[in-house]
Amino acid sequence: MPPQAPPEVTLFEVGPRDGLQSRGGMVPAAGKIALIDALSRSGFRRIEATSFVSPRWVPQMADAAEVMAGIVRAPGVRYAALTPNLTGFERALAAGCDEVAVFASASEGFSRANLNCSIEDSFARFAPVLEAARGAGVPVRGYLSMVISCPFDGPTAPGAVAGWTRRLIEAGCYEVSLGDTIGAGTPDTLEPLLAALLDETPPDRLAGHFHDTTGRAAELVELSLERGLRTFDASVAGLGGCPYAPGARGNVDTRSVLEVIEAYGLAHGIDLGKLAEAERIAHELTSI
Ligand SMILES: CC(C)(COP(=O)([O-])OP(=O)([O-])OC[C@H]1O[C@@H](n2cnc3c(N)ncnc32)[C@H](O)[C@@H]1OP(=O)([O-])[O-])[C@@H](O)C(=O)NCCC(=O)NCCSC(=O)C[C@@](C)(O)CC(=O)[O-]
Repeated sequence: MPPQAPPEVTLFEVGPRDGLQSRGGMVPAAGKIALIDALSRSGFRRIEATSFVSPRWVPQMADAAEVMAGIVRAPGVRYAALTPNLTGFERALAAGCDEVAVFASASEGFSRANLNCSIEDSFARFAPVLEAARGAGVPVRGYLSMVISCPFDGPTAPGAVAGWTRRLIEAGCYEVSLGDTIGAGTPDTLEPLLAALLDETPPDRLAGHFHDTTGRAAELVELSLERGLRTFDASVAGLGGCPYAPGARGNVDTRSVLEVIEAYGLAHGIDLGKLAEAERIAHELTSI
C-alpha cells in the first residue's frame, strides 16, 4: 500500500465512549476492547476509549478500568477518557489514560441534568482535575455541550458559548470540543456561533462535535472546515447519544466526515478498508 500523506485534519474517534454510553443493553468490556483495537488498527491517533464517571449515573461505563487494561496500545495513539471530577481523574490516571477531558455545558439546564450542578460549580470541580493533570503531565481536553440549543433552556447565545470556551482554555484545556449535543445545528445557526468564537479563540484550539439528528452534520463539518477548524469528533458507524440529553441522537458517522474531508482534498490518515472492520464490530455490538 502506498504511504499515506500526514493528516491535515484530525479525527477524534468517540464511538467507544459517546457511542456506547447510552445504549439500553450493556456492551461487554471484551466487545468495547475489540472495537477500540480495530479503531487503533484503522489509523486513528486520538480515541476516546471510555469515561470515569459515576457508575450510578452511567452504568454503561462502569467497566472503564477493565477496558483500559484490555486494549492493545498502539504506538502514537492517545487513549482519552472523560473525567468530571478528581475521583474520575485519579481513576483515569491509574488506568493509564494518555489524556482526559472535563465536560461543561453552555446551558444551565443541561449542566444540572448531566453533572447535577450549575455551570459555575462544574468549573469549581474541574479546577482540581486541571491542577492534578498539570502535575502529572496529562493533557486535558474541554467539552462544551449544547452550543446551539438545549432541550431544557432553548437556543444558546453564541456570546455565552464563546465566553465558556475562553474559560475552559484559560483553565488549561488545550482544545475545546464544541458539542451540538442534540444535533439542532444548521449552517445558519453555526455561522454566527463560529464568528463569535473565532473572534477570541484561534481555530486550532477548537473541535467540532456534531450529532446527526436531522442529517445535516456533514454540512456543519463543511462550514467548520471553511472557517479553519481541523479537528472533528466522530463516531464509528454513527453510534451515539447522551443519556441526559433528551432527543440526542448518534454522533456524526466517522465515514461521512472522512468523505467531506476527502471532498476538500485534505488528508486524514485513516485506512478506510480497516475502518470497515471497526464498523462491522460496532454493528455487532449494537445488535446486543
Ligand atoms: C459528576 C457526577 C459524579 C456528580 O454526581 P453527584 O451525584 O452529584 O455527586 P456525588 O459526588 O454525590 O457522587 C455520587 C456517587 O458517585 C460516586 N462518584 C462520583 N464521582 C465518581 C467518579 N468519577 N467515578 C466513580 N464514582 C464516582 C460517588 O462516590 C457517589 O457514590 P455513592 O456514595 O453514591 O456510592 C455525576 O453527575 C456524573 O458522573 N455525571 C456524568 C454524566 C455523564 O457521564 N454524561 C455523559 C457524558 S457528557 C456527554 O455525553 C456530552 C459530550 C461530552 O459527548 C459532548 C456533547 O455531545 O455535548
